[in-house]
Amino acid sequence: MVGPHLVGFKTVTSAGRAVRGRSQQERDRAGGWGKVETGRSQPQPRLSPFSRAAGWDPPALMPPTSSGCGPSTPSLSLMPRTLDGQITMEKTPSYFVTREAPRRIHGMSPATKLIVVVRNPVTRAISDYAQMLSKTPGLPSFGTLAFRRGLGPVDTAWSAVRIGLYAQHLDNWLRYFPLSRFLFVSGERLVSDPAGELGHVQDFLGLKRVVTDKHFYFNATKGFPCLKKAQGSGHPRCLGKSKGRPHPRVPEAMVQRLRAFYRPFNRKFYQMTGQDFGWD
Ligand SMILES: Nc1ncnc2c1ncn2[C@@H]1O[C@H](COP(=O)(O)OS(=O)(=O)O)[C@@H](OP(=O)(O)O)[C@H]1O
Repeated sequence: MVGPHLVGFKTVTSAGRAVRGRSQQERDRAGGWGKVETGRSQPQPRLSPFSRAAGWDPPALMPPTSSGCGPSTPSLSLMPRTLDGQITMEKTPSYFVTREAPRRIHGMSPATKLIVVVRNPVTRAISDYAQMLSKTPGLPSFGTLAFRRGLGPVDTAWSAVRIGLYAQHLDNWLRYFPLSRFLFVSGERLVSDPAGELGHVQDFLGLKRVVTDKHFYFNATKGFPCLKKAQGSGHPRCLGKSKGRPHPRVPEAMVQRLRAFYRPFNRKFYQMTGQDFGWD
């Protein structure tokens, strides 16, 4: 394994977790990852016996100081212990869009591997709004938040819109990490072909391909792939209720305007990553 740590991000779908062993040498042999999804994230990598996920919130890796600014380097001492040959992953979606995150994670370990799960930014924004609505019923309509002055310009200050400007966020990361440190996972293919996408993840991490098609089945009730056997229980397991919930209806004209708005940013992102995600 070339790199010791891995940070993953969410549908952006998110951003990630690092690795801690007992010594620097031990840490360097391990791998860590986090997820930059501008959306939200999946637990499948835990299927692999070679990976472990730590369970903490972003402030644990990059705690704020009393002045409101975090330390210049996130603390590896906050990472869980990792056995020789294991990977510990960190997943904090917001790291992908946090200006300070690339410099600070690079300061912690320049060998960190980064996994970014991305989905169509229009769907992502609606998904984000669905999540907000579930926490704050009575929120203004999607259109009121996404566009200024009625149906005026797209409001890039709204987080659900801003997060989908993947090219801009990636630009910030590429100042610290080369493209080879990133794996971009298609959020759409994660649903249509989870084993295929997980194959890329395992290869990227230098892991044996132990997670395959035979680990998944399509759950018609949920409308998504689920695990045939969850780790530890041996029973089938789908992601929780907050993953894959129905989206509010957004008028087609608004969807089209958002699609047009994101098109140049998406194209730039395809160019930067060398991957066409097929959103346009
Ligand atoms: N297998 C499976 N089951 C359920 N959901 C799945 C699955 N694979 C991907 N997805 C998509 O993941 C979306 C939620 O992920 P998030 O980005 O919110 O995850 S995280 O909270 O950032 O970790 C969620 O978005 P919504 O559909 O908008 O809820 C799903 O479309």
